[in-house]
Amino acid sequence: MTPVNAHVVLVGPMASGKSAVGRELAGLLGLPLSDLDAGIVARHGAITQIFARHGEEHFRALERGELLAALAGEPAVIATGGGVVLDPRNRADLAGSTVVELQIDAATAQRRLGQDSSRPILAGPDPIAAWSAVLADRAQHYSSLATITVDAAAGTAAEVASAIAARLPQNTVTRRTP
Ligand SMILES: Nc1ncnc2c1ncn2[C@@H]1O[C@H](COP(=O)(O)OP(=O)(O)OP(=O)(O)O)[C@@H](O)[C@H]1O
Ligand SMILES: O=C(O)C1=C[C@@H](O)[C@@H](O)[C@H](O)C1
Ligand SMILES: [Mg+2]
Repeated sequence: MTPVNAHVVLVGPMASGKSAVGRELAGLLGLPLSDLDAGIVARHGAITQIFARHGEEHFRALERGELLAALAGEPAVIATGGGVVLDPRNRADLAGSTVVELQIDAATAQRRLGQDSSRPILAGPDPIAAWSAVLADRAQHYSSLATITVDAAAGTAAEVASAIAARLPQNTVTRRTP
């Protein structure tokens, strides 16, 4: 029997559109969206507060818990947080899923991040320099996990989602024909 690709997992740097494109893609495929950051916020409160009160290590543990729960659940589009690839256990658990890397350039990130202060990893005087440094650290992980890579700076979130849907393996679980 052909193996089934249970989940479509979106990875990439902050502001690459994992949440926004994830929503569109889930709608296109008729699958639920599991947004790991949103799950953490719903259960544990704002990300800035989690970092401030308990530190990044605690946040990463919550993030791992959300990822494991999503992977164990029904087929879904999973919008990860940008740092999910830091934990080697997460990387091992993601291997085997359809993993879509969303790529954007720094100018696009700067435009999208605007005055948004909800990402503690970018706190400080120069958020876009921080964004670039963080991406440089993680880029290798995104690309080695990815089974599909898309330019997520070109087009609307809906257009990026359509471009992904067109490239999904034929055995991807969907409730609608993409
Ligand atoms: N293709 C797109 N075109 C225009 N705006 C976009 C696009 N994709 C995302 N955005 C906007 O950019 C901002 C960041 O997107 P989003 O929150 O989806 O990124 P993310 O990858 O989930 O970031 P994080 O890693 O912090 O969760 C949002 O305001 C979103 O609406
Ligand atoms: O790239 C990161 O490390 C992060 C990205 C966001 O999605 C959140 O998960 C959080 O702000 C940390
Ligand atoms: Mg997001």
